[in-house]
Amino acid sequence: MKSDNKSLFQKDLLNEAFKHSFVKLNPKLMFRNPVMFTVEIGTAVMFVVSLWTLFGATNQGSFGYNFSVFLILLLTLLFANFAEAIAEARGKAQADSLRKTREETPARLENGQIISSSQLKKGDVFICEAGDAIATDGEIIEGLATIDESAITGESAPVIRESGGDKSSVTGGTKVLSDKIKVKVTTEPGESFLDKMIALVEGASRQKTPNEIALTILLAGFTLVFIIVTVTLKPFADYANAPITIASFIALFVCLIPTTIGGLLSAIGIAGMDRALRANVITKSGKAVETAGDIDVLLLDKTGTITIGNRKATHFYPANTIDEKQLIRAAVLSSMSDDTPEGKSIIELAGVNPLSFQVDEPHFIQFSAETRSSGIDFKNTRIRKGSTDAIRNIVEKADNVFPKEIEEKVKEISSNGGTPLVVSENEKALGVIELQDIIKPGIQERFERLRKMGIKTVMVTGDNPLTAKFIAEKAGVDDFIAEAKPEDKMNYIKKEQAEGRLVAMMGDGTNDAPALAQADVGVAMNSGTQAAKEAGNMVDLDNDPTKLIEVVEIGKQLLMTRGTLTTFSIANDVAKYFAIIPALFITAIPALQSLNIMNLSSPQSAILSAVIFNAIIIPFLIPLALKGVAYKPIGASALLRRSLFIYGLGGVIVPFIGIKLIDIVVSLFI
Ligand SMILES: Nc1ncnc2c1ncn2[C@@H]1O[C@H](COP(=O)(O)OP(=O)(O)OP(=O)(O)O)[C@@H](O)[C@H]1O
Ligand SMILES: [K+]
Ligand SMILES: [Mg+2]
Repeated sequence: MKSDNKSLFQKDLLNEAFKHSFVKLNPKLMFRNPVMFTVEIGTAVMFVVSLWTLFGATNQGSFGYNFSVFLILLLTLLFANFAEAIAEARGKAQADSLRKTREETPARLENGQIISSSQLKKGDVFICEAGDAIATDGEIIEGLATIDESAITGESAPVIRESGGDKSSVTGGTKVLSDKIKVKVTTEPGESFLDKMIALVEGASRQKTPNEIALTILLAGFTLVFIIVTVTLKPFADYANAPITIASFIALFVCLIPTTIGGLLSAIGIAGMDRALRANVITKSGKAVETAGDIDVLLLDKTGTITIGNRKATHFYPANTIDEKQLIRAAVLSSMSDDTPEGKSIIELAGVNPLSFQVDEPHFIQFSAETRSSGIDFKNTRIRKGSTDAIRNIVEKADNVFPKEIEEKVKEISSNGGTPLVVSENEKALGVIELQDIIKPGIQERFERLRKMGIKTVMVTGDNPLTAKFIAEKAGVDDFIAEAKPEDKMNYIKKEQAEGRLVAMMGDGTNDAPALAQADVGVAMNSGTQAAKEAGNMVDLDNDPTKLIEVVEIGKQLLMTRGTLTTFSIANDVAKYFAIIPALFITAIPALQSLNIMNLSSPQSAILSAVIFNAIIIPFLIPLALKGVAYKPIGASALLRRSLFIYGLGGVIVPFIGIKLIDIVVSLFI
């Protein structure tokens, strides 16, 4: 589903959008856009006036002139509708390619029964083996498999997903390449994240974002002001004995109100969502994309986000008085029912079958990010493994000494970026297990780019400060927080928000969920746990922690495109004013000739040229609205200033030229 750089306007999309441009003329739909709705009313009035002149009215100009104004206004409406329709059609095409991954697939239940994917309900369990397509979104509850996710990510390298850790999610439409997994369904049919996104890009459930609503209100305000301006012209005109025709009134009004941005506004919003989807980011709302454009701080989880996340045990280091065998036994026993990648890798490294140890009535203590430890209790024996401070606490509480050599080993492992796990038996420290992880390649340059964009990156981890420092420096983040419990991550975000900053968070674990929910923009990895995916407002199908760069760029682009086109739209009024005002009064007040700087051929030609320009500027700007203003990381305000200058100045100059050229052509006909 990677962007295949299709041309902006494909033929079938054009046909579809063309049809919808007419459907959208329905006043009930038009009503949502106050600017274009008033144009529609003007169009209806011009239709009546045209008929009126056709049947003999003489004080409103010729039928041909009035009917031309009517047609041009109708065209203005159709152009605006077309902009929205083509944006929707492109989103729909994008969504269709995603929907293909949602086709009916057979699913095998635990009892061997085979049902269709559409019959799977939340909580059902199905089994997948090598060669099977995964029927729907779920979480692996047993096993490990290599999976081909190319159907959703476009990336052909297989990935490993396994039960237990933070990489247990599988997505419907992907394919199991090897091994066997048991999957628990996590969404009701038709309600998956992807389904919701499809509805969003298709425009069906698209809600206006707060920014869009604010701008719509502002534009409606402008419209109201110009209604008053136009209406109050009437007494002036009467006084000057220069009666103004209805066509001139409406033309002036339509030219002055911000039809350009009014017509392109929703296309800009839809195109932003569409761009996010092309970047393989699934968003729950348009608001999240916009907010991303203004982010100040990015929080990232360490394990699985900055690092690859399959922390593997690489060494056992017993304390001085302890036999290595005793340490390994304790390490294995404490990992017997530990489903995390860490736990599994310990058993693997030990190379011992845990069942070879005799334990009666074992009681297992599962790992939690709160306690930072896991273990087993059986008959007078209490074995724990966990972070150094967690185990030291246990040891020292029982008045035992925490051995110096362990302390030193822990330091050594940590300052090399490894994660030390200390093992204790009956509150005595036995030794250390070294876990190693790999920083994702290429991540430094990506953080550098974020820095250029003015975004501060902060790594938050449950790991110890030394390990955290090492990884933070290696990866090139600006700051780090170590030994963070889930609520610490959330509180850090709250603190930043209280200081007026907008915070984004990337994470994959269940322990990231509160922070993902609290963040202004919460991006969960698609490989992450269901809790993380539900808490955030975006999911990255590529599981790329630096994907925020693209999301921020898309957000900034969206905000800038809207800002610059609004500026352009309003700046256009200057030229239209100089075209129409002289045309209205020139016969009654010859002194106004000095305003006729464009030297247009006749009053009627001036008015027609202004309305024609006003209409065709919309399709001219559709490509810009869809593709967005080019973004460069030179700091948002500098960029905005620059583009406001270009589009503001352009907005003043372009219509002078455009209207003059159109006038030359129009004057050939009238
Ligand atoms: N299976 C486990 N059993 C016992 N202790 C563990 C286990 N897994 C991790 N730990 C310890 O608990 C600490 C906290 O784990 P947690 O998952 O909260 O953070 P993390 O994975 O180190 O970092 P991040 O927040 O970036 O994912 C780890 O640093 C490690 O010392
Ligand atoms: K206008
Ligand atoms: Mg973790």
